[in-house]
Amino acid sequence: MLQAVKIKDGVYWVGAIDWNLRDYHGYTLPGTTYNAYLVIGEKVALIDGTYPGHEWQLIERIESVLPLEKIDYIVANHIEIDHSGSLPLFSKKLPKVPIYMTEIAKKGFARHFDTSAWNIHTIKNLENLSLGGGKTLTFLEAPFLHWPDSMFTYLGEDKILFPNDAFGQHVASSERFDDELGIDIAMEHAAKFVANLIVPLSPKVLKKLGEVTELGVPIEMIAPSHGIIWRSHAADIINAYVNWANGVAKNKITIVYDTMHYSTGIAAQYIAEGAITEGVEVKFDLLKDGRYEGVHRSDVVRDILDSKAVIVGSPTLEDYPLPTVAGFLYYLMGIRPGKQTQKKIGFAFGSNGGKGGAPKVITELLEKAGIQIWHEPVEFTYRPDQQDKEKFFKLGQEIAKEIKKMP
Ligand SMILES: Cc1cc2nc3c(=O)[nH]c(=O)nc-3n(C[C@H](O)[C@H](O)[C@H](O)COP(=O)(O)O)c2cc1C
Repeated sequence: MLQAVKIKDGVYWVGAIDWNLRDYHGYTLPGTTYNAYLVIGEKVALIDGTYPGHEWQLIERIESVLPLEKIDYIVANHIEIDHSGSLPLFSKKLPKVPIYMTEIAKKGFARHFDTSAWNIHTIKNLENLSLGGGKTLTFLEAPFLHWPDSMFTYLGEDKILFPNDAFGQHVASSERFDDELGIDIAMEHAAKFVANLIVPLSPKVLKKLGEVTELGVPIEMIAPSHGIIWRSHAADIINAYVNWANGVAKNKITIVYDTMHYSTGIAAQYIAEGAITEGVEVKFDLLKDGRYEGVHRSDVVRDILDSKAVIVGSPTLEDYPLPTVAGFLYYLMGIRPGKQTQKKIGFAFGSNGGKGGAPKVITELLEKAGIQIWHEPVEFTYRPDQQDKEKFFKLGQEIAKEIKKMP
């Protein structure tokens, strides 16, 4: 039988581990977990659920603690099916049990499932639910963190925040806690999660964290809906979220490109070498496609998260950038990493067969992603000659000098 994991007296992790998942809506990951929690006072509440097909894990872990029928309340913090996929089954098995959710979630659920027989209770912001036995849940609306329906649940007596996707990480591991997995690994997974999913919400993250601070609720543990539970480093992950939301970055440059015959790759290497002579960190990301192992776009945006500069290269293919580069830039435009408080700079470059045009298109798309254009597009024909190489080396040096002056 699968086992629950006790995280505090009367509070258990009862989630599912999805060891095999390698791509989730275009985000590469080493598996993930769908965390659900059981809170036991005189009454029992189940917080969140799992992706469809993993209900059996949830049920076995719950039943390692108590029979399923003992559940008095279900809390649905978020409608996305990686957390709510178990609700159709649970609403059938426990038809009388009220399901707590936001008003917006109620509408969203009706677009996913037949909810006509569900016993839905819509919460008011900061509504309390006393389970007795020293366990009180408080519901906090958190619209757009990360969907319009999202809410956080707070267990006051134990100072545990259940913020659903916020503070989560996509990682499947035998460890359940930050100090078991290792803080550096946990932070890295959290950084990738933020870079891909949370950066566009940066202003909302700052506003919500400000509201939580104003409420004066102490948080000793953060139990998100994916990955490990922050029990030793709750303050560190909150602090990291504030920095990421503000766009705090290092003296680091991400060079991202694709190439057909490596002329653009040679230019990228000269830019990198020039920057390295100035002592800044360089990430050199050839985009993953059918030919090269390369770097997946979801890892490139992780590199960009704490970079002060983003340099993008592509040769021209039928007047436009390579589809890998164009696709990456559309992804970046959605994430808008340059629109945070602290800005990022960049420019575009690439090889051509005489006409060119790709770097100009890249420049326009970089601007849409909020990246401040530091230099006009740089193009050359076929292989870079000695003059081109010197130019790219110098551009690397100059942009490195520039970012060292930035806050
Ligand atoms: C299918 C194809 C289409 C191309 N279209 C253009 C084009 O529209 N304009 C242009 O200037 N060069 C064009 N080129 C030439 C490439 O941009 C040129 O060979 C460049 O040096 C390739 O850079 P790379 O070595 O970084 O791949 C094209 C090349 C290929 C193979």
